[in-house]
Amino acid sequence: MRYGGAEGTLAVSGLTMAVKKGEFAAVVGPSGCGKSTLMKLVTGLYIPQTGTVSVAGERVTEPVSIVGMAFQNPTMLPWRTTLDNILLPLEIVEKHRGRIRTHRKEYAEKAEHLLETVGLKGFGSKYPWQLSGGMQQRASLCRALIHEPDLLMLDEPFGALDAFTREELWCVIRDLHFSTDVTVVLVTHDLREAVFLADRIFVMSARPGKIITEREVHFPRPRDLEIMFEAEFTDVVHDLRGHIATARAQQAEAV
Ligand SMILES: Nc1ncnc2c1ncn2[C@@H]1O[C@H](COP(=O)(O)OP(=O)(O)OP(=O)(O)O)[C@@H](O)[C@H]1O
Repeated sequence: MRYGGAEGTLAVSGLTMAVKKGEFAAVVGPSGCGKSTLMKLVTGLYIPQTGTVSVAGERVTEPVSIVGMAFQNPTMLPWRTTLDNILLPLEIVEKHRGRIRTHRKEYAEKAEHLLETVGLKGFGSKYPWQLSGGMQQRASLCRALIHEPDLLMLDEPFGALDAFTREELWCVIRDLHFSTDVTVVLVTHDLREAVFLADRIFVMSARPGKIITEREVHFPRPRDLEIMFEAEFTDVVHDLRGHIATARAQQAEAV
């Protein structure tokens, strides 16, 4: 995938990866290696000049509607209540667009239920600016899930949060994944986050990004935060850190 025409930035090249249905995958790599580009390719926001992307067995040629997305910046619309922000994708995704007008109450109940799941019961009537950053991020997870996506794409959704809130949200997303059969792809800079949450971790090279290592994480589920203090956990984190350090060093040599 190259941005800006033939002379533009080659963001990812030779990138091959496969995520199984229901799996929790994490993608880690040096800064600027093309992680967000990968997310945009999977969701059909960009179509690669060469190569193919498939989601649920279908080649991606346009934005994919069975995907829910959450980013580092929750970007809630300030003039809509939290509940109305969560319902927003339903007004856009064609499958729901017709129904939302006639069945708004039903969808609002679903949104309220999701808010309860992420610990925001009763906050639907608040405006985004009345919520803390962590609360907004929880609400944005609800927005990503309201249309019951088969695939949830998370691009550093916890990056801007303090350590405690981040760990709380790891548990929220762990439970959401455990209680549904949603497939998750998480891009993160945080190796502990990747190892705590994922079944499979992909390490990307420096730009142009490709997968240099793929590692399965076999810790039993449900995982408790305490697992992060175990030697085996630290070993996996160290191993990943080594791969990323090598990728960064190669990048520095290439400059
Ligand atoms: N819309 C765009 N137009 C031109 N270049 C872009 C565009 N989006 C990304 N790039 C370039 O593509 C490369 C990969 O960017 P991308 O955002 O995918 O990396 P990343 O791994 O997500 O970065 P970070 O770790 O800093 O979040 C970078 O060099 C970036 O400048």
